[in-house]
Amino acid sequence: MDILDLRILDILDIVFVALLLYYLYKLVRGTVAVNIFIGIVVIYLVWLLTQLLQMELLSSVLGEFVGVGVFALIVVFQQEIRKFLLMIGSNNFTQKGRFLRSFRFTKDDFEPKIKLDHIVKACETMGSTYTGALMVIQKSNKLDFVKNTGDKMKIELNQPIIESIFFKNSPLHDGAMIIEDNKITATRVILPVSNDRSIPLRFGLRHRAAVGITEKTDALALVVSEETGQTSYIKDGQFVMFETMEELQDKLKEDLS
Ligand SMILES: Nc1ncnc2c1ncn2[C@@H]1O[C@H](COP(=O)(O)OP(=O)(O)OP(=O)(O)O)[C@@H](O)[C@H]1O
Repeated sequence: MDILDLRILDILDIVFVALLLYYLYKLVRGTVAVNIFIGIVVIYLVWLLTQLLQMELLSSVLGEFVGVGVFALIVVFQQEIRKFLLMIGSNNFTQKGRFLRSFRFTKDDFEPKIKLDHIVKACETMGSTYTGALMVIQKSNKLDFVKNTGDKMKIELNQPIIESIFFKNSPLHDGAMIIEDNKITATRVILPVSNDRSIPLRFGLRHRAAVGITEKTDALALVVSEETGQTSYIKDGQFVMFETMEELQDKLKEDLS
C-alpha cells in the first residue's frame, strides 16, 4: 500500500508545514489579514475547480490572479511577513539550554531566574492601590523591536523597584516594562495593540497592548488594571484564568520552564 511508503522525511515535511501554518495563523489571528487570507484560499480553490471542470475562460482569468499571487501576497502581507521573519530571527534556541528544555528533559530541576514572587506581590500591592501596570516577560523571542520605543535600562528586578516605576507620579510609569531574566531592561515601551474583536470592550489599550505583544511573540504579559485593581495574565494572545495569586505564580513558573 502507498501509505507504507511514507518516509520519515515525509512526516517531517508534514510537521513543518503544520508548524508553518500554525505560526502564520498566530500572526494573522484577530486581524483583517485573516479575511484576506481566506479570500486568497477561496480564489485558489475555485481556480483548481475551474481547471478540473475545464472552464477555460474563468480558469484563465483566475489563473492570472494566481500567477501574480506570490507578489500580491508579499505586498498585502508585508507587515505579517516582517513579523514572521522577526519571530524566526529572534528565536534564540541555544540560549541557556532553552532548546533542551523545550523537549522537557530538564524541566523538573528548572527554576526560572526571575523573582516571580516579587512580580506577583508587586501586582497584588499595585492592585490594592489601583495603580495601573503593564509588564512583559521575555522568553525566547527577543523584544528588541519594542524596547527601542521606550527607555532602555538594566535594573535588578525587585518588588519596590516595580512599584516605584509604576507609581502614578513616576516619570517612567507610562507604557510597558520589559523584564528579561531578573532585569528590567526597558520602561515606557509602546507595544503593538491587538485588533482582536473578541476582546471585551471593558478592556482598554493597556490590556490590548498586552494581548498584542503576546500574539506576536512568545512573551508573557501581566496587567494591573487602574480601574478595577485586578491583575490579568496574558499568554499567546489569550487571557489565562487563575483564582489566587499563588496560582498565578505557579502558572508563570510553569510557563517559564
Ligand atoms: N500600545 C501601548 N503600549 C504600552 N502601553 C500602553 C499602550 N497603550 C496604552 N498603554 C498604557 O495604558 C494606559 C491606558 O490604559 P487604558 O485605560 O486605555 O487601558 P485599560 O486596558 O482600560 O486599563 P485600565 O483597566 O488600567 O484602565 C496608558 O496610560 C499607557 O500607560
